[in-house]
Amino acid sequence: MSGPGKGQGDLDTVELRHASGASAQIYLFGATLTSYKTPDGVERIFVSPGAIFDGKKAIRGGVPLVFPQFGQPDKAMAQHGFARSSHWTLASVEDNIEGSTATLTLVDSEATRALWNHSFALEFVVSLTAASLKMTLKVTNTSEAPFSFQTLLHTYFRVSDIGEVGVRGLGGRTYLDKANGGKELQVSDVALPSFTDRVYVGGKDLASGNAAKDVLIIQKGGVSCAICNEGSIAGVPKPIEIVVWNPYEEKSPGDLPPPAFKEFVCVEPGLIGQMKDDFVEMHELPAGAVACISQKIIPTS
Ligand SMILES: O=P(O)(O)OC[C@H]1O[C@@H](O)[C@H](O)[C@@H](O)[C@@H]1O
Repeated sequence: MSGPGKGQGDLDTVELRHASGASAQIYLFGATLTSYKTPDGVERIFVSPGAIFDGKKAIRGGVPLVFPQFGQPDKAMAQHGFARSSHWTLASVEDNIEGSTATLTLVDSEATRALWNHSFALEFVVSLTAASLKMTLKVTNTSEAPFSFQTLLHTYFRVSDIGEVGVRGLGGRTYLDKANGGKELQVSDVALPSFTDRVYVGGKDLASGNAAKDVLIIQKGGVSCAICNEGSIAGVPKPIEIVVWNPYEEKSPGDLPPPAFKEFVCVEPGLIGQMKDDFVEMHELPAGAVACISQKIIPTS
């Protein structure tokens, strides 16, 4: 049976346990999903051995939720915003024949308004079945005026060796290369032989015209996982951005001691914004409207 639990640092979690043997764990701190095991018991998500579970610092690994900014366009706010380091509420957890589902929520508070002066309601829904795990983050603008925002699911996929990983499905898409600066066109699979930090642009206004949203992770020559990504704003499907990141040793942060970087690749779907020449114009969410991003993980081997 699924239900509340306790994780490292005595932090509250919700544990999803499906009849098939599949399981997942989500910390209420940051609504960070830290484990997804398929029925064969194989862990599909990476958490750093140096991750800090103090309820203050965002957990290094799992699926941190990026909101309301990606990176740090607003220097007064923490990188990737405050959702990943806020204490969320467990709204519901249920098991039924199809799957097990947990819903976590976060609304604005004095603390969030001091950083970002808007009213919002976030809902993070995780659904586990025998064959897949789906995460959906809904952002509702509960204020009376529109706001600009960015959001991503910063998923750390566990892999056996980053040097042998390929990401397929991004061919033909333009990317902003944060590691080297500049704009490039992806010609085939993404290989990650060194520090990689790329934002694959979702809009069709750039060179590629390709806004495909599904990608595959390739390991040892075969597909190990299919990832379906979707995004919408006010009910209208949007081309989503996909960030591909691995810091290697040179950019590994303190809570990711080398050689742990070898064991993951981040594939992060999000609504980052529309590209206007060389800068990003954030999406706007009208008052009362809802934006959604989702990622469905379907391990295949
Ligand atoms: O160290 P953080 O704040 O978790 O960020 C990790 C990485 O997150 C990625 O999404 C960014 O593209 C990188 O630039 C960043 O380094």
